[in-house]
Amino acid sequence: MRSAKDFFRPLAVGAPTPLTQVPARPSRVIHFFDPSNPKMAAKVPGLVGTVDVLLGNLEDAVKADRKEAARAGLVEIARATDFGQSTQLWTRINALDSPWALDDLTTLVTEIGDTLDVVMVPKVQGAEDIHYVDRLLAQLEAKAGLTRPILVHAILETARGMVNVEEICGASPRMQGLSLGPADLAADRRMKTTRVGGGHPGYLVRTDPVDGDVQGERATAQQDLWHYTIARMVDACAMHGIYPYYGPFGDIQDVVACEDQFRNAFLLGCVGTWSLHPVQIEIAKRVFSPSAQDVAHARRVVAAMGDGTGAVMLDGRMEDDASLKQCLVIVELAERLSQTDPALAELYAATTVPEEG
Ligand SMILES: CC(=O)SCCNC(=O)CCNC(=O)[C@H](O)C(C)(C)COP(=O)(O)OP(=O)(O)OC[C@H]1O[C@@H](n2cnc3c(N)ncnc32)[C@H](O)[C@@H]1OP(=O)(O)O
Ligand SMILES: CC(=O)C(=O)O
Ligand SMILES: [Mg+2]
Repeated sequence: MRSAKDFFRPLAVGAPTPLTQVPARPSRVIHFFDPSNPKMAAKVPGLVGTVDVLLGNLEDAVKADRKEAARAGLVEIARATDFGQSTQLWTRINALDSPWALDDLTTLVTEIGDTLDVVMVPKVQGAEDIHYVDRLLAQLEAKAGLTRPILVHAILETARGMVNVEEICGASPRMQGLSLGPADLAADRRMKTTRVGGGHPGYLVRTDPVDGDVQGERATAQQDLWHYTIARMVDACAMHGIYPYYGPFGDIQDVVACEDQFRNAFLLGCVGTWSLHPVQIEIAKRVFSPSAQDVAHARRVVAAMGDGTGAVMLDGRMEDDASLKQCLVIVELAERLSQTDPALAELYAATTVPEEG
């Protein structure tokens, strides 16, 4: 572990100074595309401004014989595209033990490092993986003459990564956030599922038998396979001042269950999720933006709480310092999203609390 005094020093001579706070830029939807797929690549310019993050994926879902093409395609797209103010460019590099990760980082940072906001690192096992990427990025940033540091996002998709989640979050000032990697995590944990994210009908609880009749009608309710993992991720991220994300939902056709999973994650504290297909973009943006009703309520509580201390009654409910803090989370998120999303700005403006008197 680095000493507290050294933590925010660059790890290479000439590298930019690390940030002391992760920028709170909207990232409700991280839209994945394969830069080696001409059809998807052609859609990138049209997606700018409609998603918070465009992510050029180089890892899983890109065929082994297309890895170099994907990397080169991303360089080309980054150079040719104006991402504007409201869309960031991220990448997911190949795993650190793969034959491609070193060239991914070297090429991307030196060729398009000034355009790249965040590097997503898959299959992170512990702080040692982040330390490796941290130092290498610093060396490459210095070589490329970059003036702002590239941030790092880890995917939690191994049991060891989960166990080490707190130290991963705190391993570097570059750490921007974590995403759940339910597919690889399920495999690594030897879970008996065959899906990319989402629930499972077999994972349920059943009401007790009535009068001991175990064969009788008994209601069941499907449970969330990912509750523990996401809650743990959220706590680790909050503790270290970085951002948690849901991750992929692989059943593209099941937009209803997709929305449910996204909403659970939003309510538990996640700031965003991935979209794998254009149909998931609108779902993610809607779910990870607070509703106009919640914003209106939060603003009423803020107004009613005056200096923020004490207790008041509002619509039959007690509000105090702690509920005020929750409301401030909603109000601040609404204000931040309004800065880059004109439709939301208009929606939330209509909920402004009129001044008393
Ligand atoms: C577990 C993990 O690691 S998850 C992360 C890795 N996986 C990914 O990144 C997957 C990304 N998504 C995809 O590869 C694709 O969306 C697939 C394979 C799931 C489905 O692709 P298709 O069968 O082509 O879907 P579909 O026919 O509905 O596509 C409709 C159009 O949207 C395009 N499209 C599909 N996905 C995307 C995307 N992510 N970005 C941009 N355009 C897309 C298609 O090219 C197609 O274009 P066209 O109308 O010009 O023909
Ligand atoms: C997100 C990812 O990579 C996984 O679920 O395995
Ligand atoms: Mg994976």
